[in-house]
Amino acid sequence: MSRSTLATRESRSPAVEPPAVRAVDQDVRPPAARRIPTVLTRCVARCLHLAPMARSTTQLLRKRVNRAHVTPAFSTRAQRARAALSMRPMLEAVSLTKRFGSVAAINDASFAIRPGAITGFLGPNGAGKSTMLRLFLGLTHPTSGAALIDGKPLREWPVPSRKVGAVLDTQCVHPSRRAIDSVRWAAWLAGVPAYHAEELLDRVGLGAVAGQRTGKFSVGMRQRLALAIALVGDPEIVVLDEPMNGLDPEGIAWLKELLRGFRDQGRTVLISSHLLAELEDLVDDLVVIARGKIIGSGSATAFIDRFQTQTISVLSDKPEPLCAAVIDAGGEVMEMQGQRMEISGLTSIQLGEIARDAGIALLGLTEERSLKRAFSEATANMTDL
Ligand SMILES: Nc1ncnc2c1ncn2[C@@H]1O[C@H](COP(=O)(O)OP(=O)(O)OP(=O)(O)O)[C@@H](O)[C@H]1O
Repeated sequence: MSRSTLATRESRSPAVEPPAVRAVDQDVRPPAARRIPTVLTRCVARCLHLAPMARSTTQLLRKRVNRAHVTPAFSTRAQRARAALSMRPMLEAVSLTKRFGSVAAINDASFAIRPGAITGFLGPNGAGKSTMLRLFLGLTHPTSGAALIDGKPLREWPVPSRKVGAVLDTQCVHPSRRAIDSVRWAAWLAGVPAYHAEELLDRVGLGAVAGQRTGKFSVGMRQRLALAIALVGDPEIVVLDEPMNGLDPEGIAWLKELLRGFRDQGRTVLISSHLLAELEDLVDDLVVIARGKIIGSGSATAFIDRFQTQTISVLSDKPEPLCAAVIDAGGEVMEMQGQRMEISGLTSIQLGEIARDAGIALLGLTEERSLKRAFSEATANMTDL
């Protein structure tokens, strides 16, 4: 929907704007001192992914400032509890298609993401992940179908930043602004109070550099700052595109703990990442996409069970006789390197019995089960699905 369409719709439809807000809007005017250069407004608006929601930068600024003054206290906890009770999907794609010319970036995708869970969004390069996230955030329009946030498009929620906080792009802050000002300005544009800006920077580990200009921030620091900005509205849903990029192992561990904390608070997290090993102990559910088509969604455990061929890694000082015994028993030797073999088609108990009967000692045995392996299987075989 274009910016002007949205503005027209809001003015036609009183239900979109809470009555209390409209009533006070007439009396409360933003202070003149709050006039901010247009370039800065655009920069932070881009970061908050608000661009399609305002007719012009000036209007966006005026509207957000008015809301910042009058938005009533928002009971996100109660809303989250209600959403969890009803188990209505927090994000839902309904027969969603997005075409760029002849390319179907998203091809008739349907899935639902439950509230209060961490969902990993996986796919090979060019699969359509960023396009899907942009569709949910209203940054691009579907060719057909719908991308719904808690039952309706994000633009139809009165204060979108209360509903969703997103990090799609870490290059979104003006390099000459201080970190603290970037967060305050983002809060102001989002129409929410800015008094907790320092607390947000503390929360993402940037409290000590709150007064520094962001131009010289490292990639990891930018990730953290973008996350602080995404959280200004205390959102029910957090959407993150490759948030682990640029973070060191300690930073990744910190981020995972933060996201687990969000889940404990009842928030919904959607995270796309190529670091599958890092996602494995984090996500509850998965949505897997390849070439614009959804090839699996639901519980991460069920996904791994469905796509991974069970393999056993075994170490033996007599690999050749063991290999022959495994094949005789109907198993398959996938790989052999020195004393180590990878075997499929047998359980570890069967393998132990075969080795015992052949008089071969097993020096080590591990059942391999990983998200990475299941993902490779699923995307490699996608033409068969
Ligand atoms: N604005 C656009 N114009 C034309 N084609 C586009 C546009 N945006 C995306 N595409 C195409 O849509 C497909 C999906 O792209 P998208 O960026 O969503 O994939 P992705 O899964 O996020 O990839 P990556 O993991 O590499 O970031 C690609 O073929 C891409 O070239």
